[in-house]
Amino acid sequence: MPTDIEPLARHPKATRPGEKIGLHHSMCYGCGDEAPVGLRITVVAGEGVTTTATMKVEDWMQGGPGVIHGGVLSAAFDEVMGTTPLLLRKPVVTGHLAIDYAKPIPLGSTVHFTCEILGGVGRKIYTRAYAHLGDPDVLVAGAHALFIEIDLEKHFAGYRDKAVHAGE
Ligand SMILES: CCCCCCCC(=O)SCCNC(=O)CCNC(=O)[C@H](O)C(C)(C)COP(=O)(O)OP(=O)(O)OC[C@H]1O[C@@H](n2cnc3c(N)ncnc32)[C@H](O)[C@@H]1OP(=O)(O)O
Repeated sequence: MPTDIEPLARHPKATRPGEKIGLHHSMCYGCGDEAPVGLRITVVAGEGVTTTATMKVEDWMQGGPGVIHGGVLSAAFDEVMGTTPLLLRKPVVTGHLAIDYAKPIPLGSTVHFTCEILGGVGRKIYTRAYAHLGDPDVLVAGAHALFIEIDLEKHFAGYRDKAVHAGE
């Protein structure tokens, strides 16, 4: 992370603390409520530029016997951290994502995520997140990620004809 990052302020019209931040879109693998397969994560705005989220670890998320697959956990962090810049009213995509896996996460557990925006430079937004299973003093994983602000229309312009819609 560069040393010259600036603090980033919550947008005055951002989702208020305690309220759910809206879906990226209904068929999103991370948050979509109509996606045939997905994490269905709901991210809740916190104070300042922070968020929280929870995810129940379902049987289909299994990697090693009895525990979550590392890629599923990575996707969950990506979703939570990628939603948090919406508090700035900035659409972003992931540029870089790094996960520290501290403890196995059993099937059936509920993962609690907390995320904060550390700051930014230009279009770059740096975030950090942690995960625990109910005791905030016992972390099971952590993550850092860099998100890049995009122009939504331009970024997805060449792909919209491939988009999958609910009911197809
Ligand atoms: C709202 C959408 C839903 C969000 C869902 C949850 C998040 C996701 O999973 S998004 C999906 C995964 N991510 C992607 O598909 C992104 C694919 N990558 C891209 O499209 C492009 O590389 C993109 C847009 C990130 C950057 O490209 P571009 O707009 O040309 O900008 P570019 O000039 O290369 O980079 C901007 C800055 O970021 C830096 N940067 C870009 N990638 C990285 C990286 N991996 N590591 C470090 N720095 C990086 C560049 O060095 C540059 O820095 P500076 O301004 O200091 O020169």
